[in-house]
Amino acid sequence: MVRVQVPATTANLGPGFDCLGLALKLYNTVEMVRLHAGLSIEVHGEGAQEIARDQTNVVYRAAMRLFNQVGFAPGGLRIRLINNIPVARGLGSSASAITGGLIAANIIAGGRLTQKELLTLAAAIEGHPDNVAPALFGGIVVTSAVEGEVRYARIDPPSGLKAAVAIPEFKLSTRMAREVLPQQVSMQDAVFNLGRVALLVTALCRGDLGLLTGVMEDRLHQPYRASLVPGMKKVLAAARLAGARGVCLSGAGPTLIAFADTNLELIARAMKDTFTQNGVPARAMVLEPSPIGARALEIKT
Ligand SMILES: Nc1ncnc2c1ncn2[C@@H]1O[C@H](COP(=O)(O)OP(=O)(O)OP(=O)(O)O)[C@@H](O)[C@H]1O
Ligand SMILES: N[C@@H](CCO)C(=O)O
Repeated sequence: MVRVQVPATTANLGPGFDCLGLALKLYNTVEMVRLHAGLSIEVHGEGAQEIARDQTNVVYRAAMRLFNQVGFAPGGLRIRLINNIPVARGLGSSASAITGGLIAANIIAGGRLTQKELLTLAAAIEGHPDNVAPALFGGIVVTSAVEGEVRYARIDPPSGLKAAVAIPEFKLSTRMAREVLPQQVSMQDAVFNLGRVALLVTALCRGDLGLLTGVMEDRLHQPYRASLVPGMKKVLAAARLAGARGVCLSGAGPTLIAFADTNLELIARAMKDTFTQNGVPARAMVLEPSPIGARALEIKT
């Protein structure tokens, strides 16, 4: 039996579309047991009513991709999922499922893939690397496809940095939130994001929270997604007014996230209340960055 813990993640951090992500202290657990034959899947917590319990389950599919790649036949599998990460809300639930499935399967198969190979496989399954990288490595991770491989650099989260998240009750699949994006963007918008993402990464590397202010704005994805998240602009403005240093859509949404080092509870309440005033029931949480990524909590042979 292998038990793996995987953090939630928030991707993009505003201007870092598809290339920046941060792990959060909110964890799912994947337990995997090798059987002689068959498949049994149990799901507890978030998504228990809707997550597939057959061969289409994302954790199972990720595990089988790894077993096939390394040439290992597991026989059957029993999988138990204990979920704390809300599903299809922009907090990396699919990345946690993929990463948890891969890590557990890799341990069962004898640890044949390296961390780098796990990242390449996870990014191929997810379609982009910005959630799976921090899910694997923890902290903040910058990723980019360079010469055919996923290049990555990990940054320790600045001390004192915390996040207030407002999570609407409705779901928004990443697939749908990507369908509204344009095929082309203007040079002006590209340059707007380039400067901000460079400043944002510099601020995070230096732990300079003052430099975060204003540099989490985006013109490549958020303006197109605003129509999918009622009240988005007002909630982000309320978070800023309550003292947040940086605010943005979390991943593909609909969760909105605000970063600050003080007044987190106040910011979270302002965000939730503004969603409510705009007819969107939501819950709010204050989360710390998770410096650790996916890891095995228990291995029994
Ligand atoms: N714990 C889980 N176990 C198995 N499958 C899961 C689990 N959590 C999520 N999924 C799968 O991932 C899908 C949601 O993925 P999607 O990319 O749309 O949202 P997200 O990953 O929560 O958001 P984002 O990528 O914006 O952070 C679910 O519909 C389900 O198929
Ligand atoms: N970068 C991705 C993250 C969500 O999976 C997006 O914004 O579509």
